[in-house]
Amino acid sequence: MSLPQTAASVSGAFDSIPVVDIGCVSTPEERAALAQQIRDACMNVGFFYISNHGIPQETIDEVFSAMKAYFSLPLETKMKLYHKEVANFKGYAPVLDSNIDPANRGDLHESFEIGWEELLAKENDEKRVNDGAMSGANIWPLEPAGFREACLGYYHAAVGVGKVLFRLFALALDLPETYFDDKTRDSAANMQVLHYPPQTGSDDDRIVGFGAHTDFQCFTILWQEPGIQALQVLNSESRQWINAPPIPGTLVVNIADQLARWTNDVFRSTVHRAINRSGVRRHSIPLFFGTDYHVQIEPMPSCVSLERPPKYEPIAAGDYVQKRLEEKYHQNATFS
Ligand SMILES: O=C(O)CCC(=O)C(=O)O
Ligand SMILES: [Fe+2]
Repeated sequence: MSLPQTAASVSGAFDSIPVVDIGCVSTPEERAALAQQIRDACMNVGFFYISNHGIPQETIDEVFSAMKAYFSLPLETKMKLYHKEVANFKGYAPVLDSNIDPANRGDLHESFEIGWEELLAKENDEKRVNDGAMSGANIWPLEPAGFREACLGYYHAAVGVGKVLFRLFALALDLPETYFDDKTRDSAANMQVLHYPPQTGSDDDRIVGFGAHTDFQCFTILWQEPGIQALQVLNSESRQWINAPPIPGTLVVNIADQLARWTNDVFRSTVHRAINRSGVRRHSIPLFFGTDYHVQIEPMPSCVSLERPPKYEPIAAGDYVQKRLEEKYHQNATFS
């Protein structure tokens, strides 16, 4: 069956999120079997967990303790790097600064955002220069000590996982394995460390940790703090929220809007939200992974048919992301 034919036969109904072991990729047969599992997950759910992702536990532990220390600093200290006073959305965003779902009244989380940067600073960092409007130096807080190294250590490991995933997505789309390689040389890859204070007040559904939304880039790789349920994924058939609890040793991967556009919605970019009613603080780390700035995103021929004509106009990847980011931060919270 062609991709559009298969897409027409799936419903978007699911009651759990599949776990895919990406550790076994040495032979072409193993990669083909894995690609099949990923294709099923992307067409049915738009979300899957990956196990055996290869990021050392130590790297995760370091960023987790650094972000906890950072978010424990006084608000005035964190506001010195307020992202609206820094180019390109880098830096700190306080609680209720964003409001991703226009029906809501503010997102109950704070964040710190970074983009590409070599661990050992380079004088002429070409990657950054080539990054167009998504470039711009990161800014770093003076404390806690080691925050930059811990964040970048995890960032580079997660970018490596993103490169592996792009190859698996190519196979899952019946494309040559290297299809995305020359489109992801200076990939957009923005990472946020997030802190969700416990939500203990009234059950006002218009204030949640992270309102219902889809992500903007090609896909997101998410680390969640162990033991705390917050992330929920929408089953578009039954309109029910399905919990996506942290599973030890895994990361969550979700398809985002650019890859949905590129695949003419053969891969689903699924609505999700986060609500922290655990009674304790919760942390997570999304890495939003995309392509080089000037890559044209338009429905690829293998995902188009007479019955499934192209649903989207071509657009440069970077322009699209820029537009979506501006929308996100201009729909400011009106919390009273
Ligand atoms: O914190 C989470 O579990 C989800 C975060 C998220 O959806 C996002 O940052 O786009
Ligand atoms: Fe998201």
